[in-house]
Amino acid sequence: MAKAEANIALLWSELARLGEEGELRRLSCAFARFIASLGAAPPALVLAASVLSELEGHGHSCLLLDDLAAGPAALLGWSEEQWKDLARHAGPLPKSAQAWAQLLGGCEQVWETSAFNYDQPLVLDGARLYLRRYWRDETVVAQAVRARAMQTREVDAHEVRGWLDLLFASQREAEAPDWQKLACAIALRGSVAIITGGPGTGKTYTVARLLALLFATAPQAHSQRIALAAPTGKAAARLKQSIDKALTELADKVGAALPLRELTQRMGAARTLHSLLGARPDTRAFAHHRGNPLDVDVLIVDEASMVHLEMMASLLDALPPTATLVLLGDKDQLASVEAGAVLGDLCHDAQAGGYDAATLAYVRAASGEQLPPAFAGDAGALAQQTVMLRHSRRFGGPIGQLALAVNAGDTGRAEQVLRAGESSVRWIENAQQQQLLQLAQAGYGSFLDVMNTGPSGPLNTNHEQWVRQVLQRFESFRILCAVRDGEWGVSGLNEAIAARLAQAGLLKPGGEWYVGRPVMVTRNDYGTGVYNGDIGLTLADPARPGALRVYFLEGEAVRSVLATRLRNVETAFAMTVHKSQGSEFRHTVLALPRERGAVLTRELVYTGITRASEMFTLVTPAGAVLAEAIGTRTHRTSGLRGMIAAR
Ligand SMILES: Nc1ncnc2c1ncn2[C@@H]1O[C@H](COP(=O)(O)OP(=O)(O)OP(=O)(O)O)[C@@H](O)[C@H]1O
Repeated sequence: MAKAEANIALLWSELARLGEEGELRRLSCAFARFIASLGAAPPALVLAASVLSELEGHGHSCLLLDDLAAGPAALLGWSEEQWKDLARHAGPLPKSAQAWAQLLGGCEQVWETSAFNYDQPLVLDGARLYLRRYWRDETVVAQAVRARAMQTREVDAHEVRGWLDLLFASQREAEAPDWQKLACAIALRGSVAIITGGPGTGKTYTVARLLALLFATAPQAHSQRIALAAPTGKAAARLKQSIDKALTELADKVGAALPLRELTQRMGAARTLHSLLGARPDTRAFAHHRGNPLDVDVLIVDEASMVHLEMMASLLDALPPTATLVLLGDKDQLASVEAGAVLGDLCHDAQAGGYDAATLAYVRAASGEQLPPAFAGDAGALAQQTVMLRHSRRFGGPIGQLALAVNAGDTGRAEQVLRAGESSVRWIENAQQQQLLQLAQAGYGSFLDVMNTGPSGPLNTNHEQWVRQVLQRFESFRILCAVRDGEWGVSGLNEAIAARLAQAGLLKPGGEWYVGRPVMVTRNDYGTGVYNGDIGLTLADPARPGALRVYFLEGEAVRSVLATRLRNVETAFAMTVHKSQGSEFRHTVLALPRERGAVLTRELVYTGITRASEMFTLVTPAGAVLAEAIGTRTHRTSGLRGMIAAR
C-alpha cells in the first residue's frame, strides 16, 4: 500500500512536469485527476486516462490496449525513453492487452460494455478504451451505417438500366468500367451510399444523375424531399451551384423524357450541416434528433471528409430510417481537426472494391457494367454501397499528376513533377520568407487593385457587383500553411503579408479592422449567421460613412455583417490547410515549415495541392521537409470499422 501511494505521488509530479514542459496537455493531467477523484485509482489507471485524453488531442477516438501494452510513444509523438520514463513512475504495469483489460475492467471509473452501466466516464469495449462521448458517437455511427448498408431495396434492374443508359448517353470518353454509372445503380438500391474520389472525378456530376434517376424511378418522385448539405457554407453553396448546373445540362440532353426542370426548381438551397440539424446557441444538442427527425427523403452530404465523428453521429441520429443518405467526399483528404476520421474509416475498402457476387450481378443487370475480377471480394455490407470514382476530368495535368504521386507516397515522382518547369506547378526550394511575400503581393494585388479603384457607378446600383468582383478576385489566390505559429505559420505570415501590402501602398492596415482585411470566422455565431470556417473581406459600408462591413461570397450571392459584430475572427491572407478544405483557388500556394512536426503529413500535402484549380506553388524553406511529409501517413486509432463489421 505504502509503495502504491509513493508511486502515485511520483506519477502525479511527473505528469505535472510533462504538462509544464508542454509534452502533455494540461487538460490530460486534469482529466486524469478527475478520474482519480471518482474512486480508487491505481497508477496504471491514471496513466491510461492521461494517455487516452492526450491521444484524443491527436485525433484518435480511442486507445488500443495493444498500443498501451507495447508503449504508445509513437502515437504520443514521444521518444521511447520519454515513455519508459513516465511508465516507470507508474510502477509495474500490465504486460499485455489482456492484463490491461483485466486491470481497467476492475476499476469503478471504467464501464466494460459487457457489464452493468453506471455512466462511468471511461468505456472499455473489448480491447479499446474510450472517453464515453467518443464511444457513444462511434456506436451511433456504426450501428446506423451498418443497419442502412444492410437494408437494400427492391429495384427493377431493367428499368434502371434504361434510365442510366439515357442519363449517361453522352459519355464521350469510354471509361471501363464506368464507375459513375455504377455508383448511381448502387446508391439507388440502398439507404446509404458513399461516393468517394479525388477532385474532378465527377462526384457532383454523378449525384446529379442519381437525383434524376431517383426522380425517374421513385414511387412518389414528385413529392420527394431532397436536401443538400455540406460542413461549411462555402462547400454548401458550391454543391448547390454544381448540382444546378449539372441538372440544367442534363435537362437539355434528356428533353421531354424526364421533366428535370421541375426537380431543379423543387430543390432548395444547400445548407450547412449545423443549420440543417438545427444548431442552437449555447448547446451541443440539435433541434433534430431521433425524436424529431429531419423531414427528408434523400440527403446528399458533400465534403464528407470534413464531417467529424460527433457531427456524423448527430446526422445519422436525426435521419429517418426511410431516408437515403449519400455521402460524397475525397477519402484521402485530411480528416477534420476533431477526433476520428469517419470518411476514411467508412471508405476502408473503397480502393479494392470487395464487391460480393450479389453486388456484381446487380451492377451488371442495373447498369450494364462488368467489374473486373480484381474488384470482387466479400468486404462486408458497407463496401457493397461504396464506390470510388477513379478518373479525374479536370485534374489530368501536372497538378493532378503531383496529387497522384503524393497520394501514392511516391516522393521521387512528386519531385520530378515539381521540377519539370511546367507553368502550372512551381517549387520554390530553400525559400526565404521574402519570396513568399512577393508571391502574396502578386496574388492579392489583383483584388486590392479592384478594391482600391472602388465601385464605378452610382451607389447601390453597382456596389454589389463591385463587391462580388472584389471577392471573386480575392478567392482566386490563397496561401496555405501547415502550421499556425512561426515565420512559416499562419500568424507570422498574416502579419508579414499585411505589412508587405501596406509597404506596397495596396493596403492601409490600422487597428483591428481595416478595409481589405480578409477574415476567417473561428466559431459559429448564430446571431450573425456566420459559421466556423467562413471567409469574408472587410470593406467600407456604403450606407454608413466610416463603418466597415465584412462581405461573404456564397456561390453568386453576397451577404454582409457589420465588422464590429464579428467577435471570433482571424486575419486570413494565410490560412491552414485544414481550414481550406471545401474551397478551391485558381492559384494555391502551399508553404511548409522549416522543421518537420506531427502535423506534416501526406494527407496535408495532398489536400493543399488539390485546392489548386489552375496553378500550384510549393514553398519550402528546407528541402527534406517535403519528402518527410509525404513519408508520414496520418494514423487515427478508431473502433469504427471493427464496430461496423461486428455488430
Ligand atoms: N462523365 C463525364 N462526362 C463529361 N464530363 C464530366 C463527367 N464527369 C464529370 N465531368 C465534368 O468534370 C468536371 C468535374 O466534375 P465534378 O465537379 O462533378 O467533380 P467532383 O468530383 O465533384 O469535384 P470536386 O471534388 O472538386 O467537387 C465538371 O465540369 C463535370 O461536368
